[in-house]
Amino acid sequence: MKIAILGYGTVGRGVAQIIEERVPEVEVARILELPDRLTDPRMTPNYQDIVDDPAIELVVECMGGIEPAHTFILQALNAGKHVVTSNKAVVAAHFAEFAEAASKAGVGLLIEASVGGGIPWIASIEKVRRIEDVQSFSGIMNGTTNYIVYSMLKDGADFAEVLSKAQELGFAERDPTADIDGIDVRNKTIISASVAFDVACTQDLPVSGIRNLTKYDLSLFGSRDLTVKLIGRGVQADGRYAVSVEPVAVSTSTLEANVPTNFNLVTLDAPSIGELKFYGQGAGSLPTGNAIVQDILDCVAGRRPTYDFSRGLVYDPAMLHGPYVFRTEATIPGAKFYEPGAVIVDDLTATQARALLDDALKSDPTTFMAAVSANS
Ligand SMILES: NC(=O)C1=CN([C@@H]2O[C@H](COP(=O)(O)OP(=O)(O)OC[C@H]3O[C@@H](n4cnc5c(N)ncnc54)[C@H](O)[C@@H]3O)[C@@H](O)[C@H]2O)C=CC1
Ligand SMILES: N[C@@H](CC=O)C(=O)O
Repeated sequence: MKIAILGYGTVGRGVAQIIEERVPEVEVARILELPDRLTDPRMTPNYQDIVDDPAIELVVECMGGIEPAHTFILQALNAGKHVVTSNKAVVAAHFAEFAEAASKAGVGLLIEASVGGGIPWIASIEKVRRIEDVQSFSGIMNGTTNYIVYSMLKDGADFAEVLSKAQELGFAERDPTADIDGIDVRNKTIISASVAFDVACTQDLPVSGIRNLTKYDLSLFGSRDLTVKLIGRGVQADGRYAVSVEPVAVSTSTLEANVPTNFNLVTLDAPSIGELKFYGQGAGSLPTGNAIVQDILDCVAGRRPTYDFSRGLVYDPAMLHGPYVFRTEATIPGAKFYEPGAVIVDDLTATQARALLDDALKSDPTTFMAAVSANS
């Protein structure tokens, strides 16, 4: 099969390398790049060279961002080309539109690499869904922030220093605020919930990140045998669902607490299979390239995942609640002493906690907030 790659950055190069070294049945015929980055005879800055070429059956989108990725994906689907993408921002924003276009054109839309890097997470959710509902999912879905927390704990490194290392290693987004403010996990949570629960997941979920995490915060939680991980989660029951993204203080004895470097750990729960955990590299050139090449091979073998978002689950933020710790100089209503400089509120929904954080940030812009895991 002849394919084209849109965007020859960290992920695009990983895809090309794996195909060249290991997958002779696929040929990277064209590569779309910006006009000042044309370094290979297959490269073009003009998308029409790709979308109008009938020999190209599949387009891999790994440029990132919303536009022109959104337009290019739709044009490819409407032209009868399969699309494989790692771009969670565009999938989270336009999933239903892409799924409808793919289904109308009778082509594949494959999004494995958009969540969990190299981990076969989306395919596993789809497999579970053949038999039963997914009741909940949660996990570490961002390699950059996991790498930051891991390095701060292990090497005593500073936040800014490790973030730039994560950028060098190709884990971070072009704009790494998407990683540290939880936007990347938000997009992955929306995609996971859409596939797991068959809903057009709300775009209006509570999202907090680890921008204000300090070594003091880690030592504060460490004194209680807890560590902090950025967690995306979703739950559904009785016709309702809820989703959130936030730092969570988890017991140091959990698997989540011990996930190193850029690795991710995502968990789902379903009635007959129970808890399933998936662990692997959640970011980086070759792990993400691997997930894309797996999607390409599935597509060559005829796999055309279908997505149905018509299930009328009601979004109910009250389904996700628990204790929250705030390290702040601001006054938090209803809070009790937790540790020096930090207070705890016994029961808040994720939405209420995010609203309290917003208020606290007005008087103390350094405020850090974390949910305390029920298993702690
Ligand atoms: N880096 C990683 O570990 C992972 C990245 N992703 C996602 O994959 C996508 C790509 O990520 P990276 O490879 O890290 O980004 P990158 O910034 O390294 O590469 C993007 C490439 O696309 C090119 N590009 C951007 N806009 C273009 C346009 N309009 N026309 C032609 N070329 C254009 C850029 O010049 C660049 O070479 C993003 O959506 C990202 O969120 C997903 C999983 C892991
Ligand atoms: N920036 C992302 C890349 C993969 O999705 C991450 O760090 O996980």
